[in-house]
Amino acid sequence: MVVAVLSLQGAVIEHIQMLDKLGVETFEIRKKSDLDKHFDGLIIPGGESTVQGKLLHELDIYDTLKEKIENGLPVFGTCAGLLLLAKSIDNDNKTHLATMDITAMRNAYGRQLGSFYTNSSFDDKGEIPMTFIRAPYISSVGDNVKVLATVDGKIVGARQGNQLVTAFHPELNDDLTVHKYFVDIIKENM
Ligand SMILES: NC(=O)CC[C@H](N)C(=O)O
Repeated sequence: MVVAVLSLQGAVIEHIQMLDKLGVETFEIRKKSDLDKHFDGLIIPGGESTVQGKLLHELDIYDTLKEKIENGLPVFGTCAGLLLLAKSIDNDNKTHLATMDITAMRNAYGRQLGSFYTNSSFDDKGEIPMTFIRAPYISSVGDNVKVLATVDGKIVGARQGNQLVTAFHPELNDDLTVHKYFVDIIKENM
């Protein structure tokens, strides 16, 4: 199994380290020709969604990536990655890959403006640590989206078929639950 990490901007290395711990081979997508390599799954990291979205177009990788995801490539978006996948964003008139049937609210989670940390349950896997950094939350989901995690009544984790998103950053804690969950999605698809 090979997992690519979109490496245009943001928290890339932490995801690679998590996948290393799970014994999964990785490489970084930095330019169009990297998309020619074989990969079974893709991680879109946290960072700034507007910057990443712009770079997808500037580097001419937007169309290929969108097509791969629409054709079933397993993808895991954290934070800005969630915003890149969202079909709609309440407080931004720009969307990006727009492949997942969720509406997101940017820079909006809870009362905290900056970062915060909490524990909450993730699907049927028990409580896990969750680190939020200027995070979005999911304000609504389509019928075929499964809610995996909520914090203070807001949706912070969800899955729609091959697409997994978290508003928090599982790569910033030692807990491997969410990355394992993603690897299981890839296995289902292989
Ligand atoms: N940690 C993050 O990825 C923050 C997301 C960022 N606030 C955005 O709107 O893109």
